[in-house]
Amino acid sequence: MSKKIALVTGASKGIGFEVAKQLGEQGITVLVSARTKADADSAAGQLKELGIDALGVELEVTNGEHIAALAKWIGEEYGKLDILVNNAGIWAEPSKVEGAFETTFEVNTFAPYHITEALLPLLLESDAGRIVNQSSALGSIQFLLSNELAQRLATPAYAASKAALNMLTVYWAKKYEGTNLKINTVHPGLVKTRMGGEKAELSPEEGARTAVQYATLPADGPTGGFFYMDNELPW
Ligand SMILES: NC(=O)c1ccc[n+]([C@@H]2O[C@H](COP(=O)([O-])OP(=O)(O)OC[C@H]3O[C@@H](n4cnc5c(N)ncnc54)[C@H](O)[C@@H]3O)[C@@H](O)[C@H]2O)c1
Ligand SMILES: O=C(O)C(=O)C[C@H](O)[C@H](O)CO
Repeated sequence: MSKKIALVTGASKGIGFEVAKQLGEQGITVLVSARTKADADSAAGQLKELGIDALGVELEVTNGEHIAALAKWIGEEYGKLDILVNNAGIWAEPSKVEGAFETTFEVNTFAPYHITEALLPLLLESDAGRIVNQSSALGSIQFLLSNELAQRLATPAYAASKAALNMLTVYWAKKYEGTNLKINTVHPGLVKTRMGGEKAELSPEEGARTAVQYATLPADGPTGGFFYMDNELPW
């Protein structure tokens, strides 16, 4: 069996870096992507020092040329992709930053759409293709309706961008039902990162575990679900 290849977006720090590390520790080759080649190479270098087969690749997720060039290169180099983790995301306050609503959708929703569409042909070449979208409990409509903390935390742009990402997940899961592909959306928990802040309960290592679990699902695992660890979340 050929070695598994995974691509993680926004992998130079935070949860994404830990997802790349934990996939690499399972013997998977990880394409560590970041906005700039320098950031990607620096993160891949740290993983290589741990004995992980890591390679830095440039992917500003909103850049269509980067997406096309990367898809072409992965096709030529490996002929397939086994795992895609759409992890890159931003939190911006539309009330504070001009254009934040649009930018949030560009990074959190439109980018995973274009990246996934570009890579789907290569994921279908895998015997066990897995796509994980790094969403949030704040993208759960039912959670927002029922939970005061969620109502206080969520910004309209962030919550709506993640709800839309969840919808894309369901769309792809239905479209590719009956193939080897499994496509799920996950909440990482509240994680101590630049986005999550110092007071968040989980370490990045703990926050990466849900994405890694759904990126390495066995053949009888679920598709088209929304999860936090082993728990299914309400849409
Ligand atoms: N931290 C939390 O508590 C939490 C909770 C729920 C969901 N999430 C989600 O988890 C994911 C990772 O967040 P994190 O907490 O590690 O945040 P973070 O800010 O530490 O990391 C985000 C990563 O995305 C990258 N990124 C942002 N815009 C990009 C772009 N245009 N192109 C390429 N890369 C880009 C950043 O460079 C960074 O590597 C996000 O999608 C976030 O919405 C985080
Ligand atoms: O739950 C999420 O999706 C979050 O990203 C939580 C935020 O990081 C936190 O509320 C930022 O203030």
